[in-house]
Amino acid sequence: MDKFKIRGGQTLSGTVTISGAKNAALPILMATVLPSDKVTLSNVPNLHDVDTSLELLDCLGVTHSRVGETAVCIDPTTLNHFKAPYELVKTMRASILVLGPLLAKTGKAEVSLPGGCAIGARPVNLHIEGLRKMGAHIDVENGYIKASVDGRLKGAEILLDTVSVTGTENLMMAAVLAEGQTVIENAAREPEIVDLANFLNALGADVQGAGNDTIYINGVETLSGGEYSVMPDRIETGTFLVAALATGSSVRCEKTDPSALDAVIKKLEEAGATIEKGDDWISLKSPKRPKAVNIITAPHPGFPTDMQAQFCTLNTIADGTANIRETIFENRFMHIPELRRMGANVDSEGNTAICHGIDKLTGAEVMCTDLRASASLVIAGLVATGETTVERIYHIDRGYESIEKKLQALGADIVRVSEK
Ligand SMILES: CC(=O)N[C@H]1[C@@H](OP(=O)(O)OP(=O)(O)OC[C@H]2O[C@@H](n3ccc(=O)[nH]c3=O)[C@H](O)[C@@H]2O)O[C@H](CO)[C@@H](O)[C@@H]1O
Ligand SMILES: C=C(OP(=O)(O)O)C(=O)O
Repeated sequence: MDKFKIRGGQTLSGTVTISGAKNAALPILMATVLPSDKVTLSNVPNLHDVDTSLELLDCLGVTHSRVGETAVCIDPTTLNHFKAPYELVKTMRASILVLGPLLAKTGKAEVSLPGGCAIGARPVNLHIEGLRKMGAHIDVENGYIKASVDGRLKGAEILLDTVSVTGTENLMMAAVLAEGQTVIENAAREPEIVDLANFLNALGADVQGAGNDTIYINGVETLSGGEYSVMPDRIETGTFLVAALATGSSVRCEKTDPSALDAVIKKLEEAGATIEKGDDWISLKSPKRPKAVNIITAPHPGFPTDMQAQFCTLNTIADGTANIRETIFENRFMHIPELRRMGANVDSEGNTAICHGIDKLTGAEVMCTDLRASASLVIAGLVATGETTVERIYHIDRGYESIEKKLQALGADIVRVSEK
């Protein structure tokens, strides 16, 4: 298992190029099941979750070839299987995103139930209920969601009880090939949903209103092939900006989209950062010491839960005391016990953490439990005195492309140690 060794205390400087967004690339990859011809995707991040998605498509008979560093050409014309096995789904929850497209395209899908994960139970009842409203017969047996439909799925009015990102995406993908109009109310409004809608529309789908809480999808009979470039990763961008602020540095992120980061930028400014931005870049200059900031996570356009752990680390070394309230997932404070091992003064009860800023964290051996907890521990290692070893970094490889190389280029002292 690989680990990172970080010698903290370096300031960062320079420019980092942001990769394509994991949370846009994964649904878009699953959506490539839908068209009747080849699709070429560019700005696809080099991530373990992307490899898993391509492996899953392979299992379904959907072949691909890599084109250069970041593009992939996918051929769905050879689709001949309909089962997403447990072995793949257990390593990547987003595999559930194949359910809607596969059912819409072939009339049949068997997808392993993803089960819970470190950050919460994460049920998929809304995905199943929505597909049932569209005429799917669904049984959950032997750990699998077994879905079928006679003929085509039928357009339906679906009101989601809870705002769900992958729930909205799954239903949107199923609806593009359904008969008639589907209306998804209380839809998630994340930028990645807009990116998926733009991709589907580029292939000839008719999706209107993505980015608002009601999405209208007028079903079409077939989708064509095409080309599409995945949006930049707003969470990777935010993570580098927090790393810069926590280490008292100045950093510029390029090939990104600041307009997807309003809530995060607001909190960075509240913490004392000076932000400048253009269409596809954003830069941050640090104050002498950041101020601790209160955070309440919420669905977009609120503050993203995927940035909560990184701000928690920032607060541990900031001036003052601040509260963090996690409202999306019931168990997303797994980084806190690890941060405490580095000297952080954080109390937590239920979904609230109270961070009392201290002058310095101290290096320690810490362990990753999930993707964004891992990012928060890497940031903690960068600001701590002495050496920090971050173990189980396979979590971070799911969602950050070459994070250690990007940090090294900014001047961080971080190395990957590979152990068998
Ligand atoms: C691949 C991907 O895009 N992952 C993102 C996606 O996860 P994901 O789509 O899994 O998260 P959801 O938006 O679905 O979850 C939001 C809340 O709804 C609940 N819920 C969800 C579905 C359902 O059928 N029933 C139900 O109760 C969940 O348990 C959670 O409490 O959005 C999350 C919230 O922004 C992000 O943290 C993840 O990075
Ligand atoms: C929770 C996340 O991802 P996933 O939904 O793929 O587990 C994340 O990106 O922070």
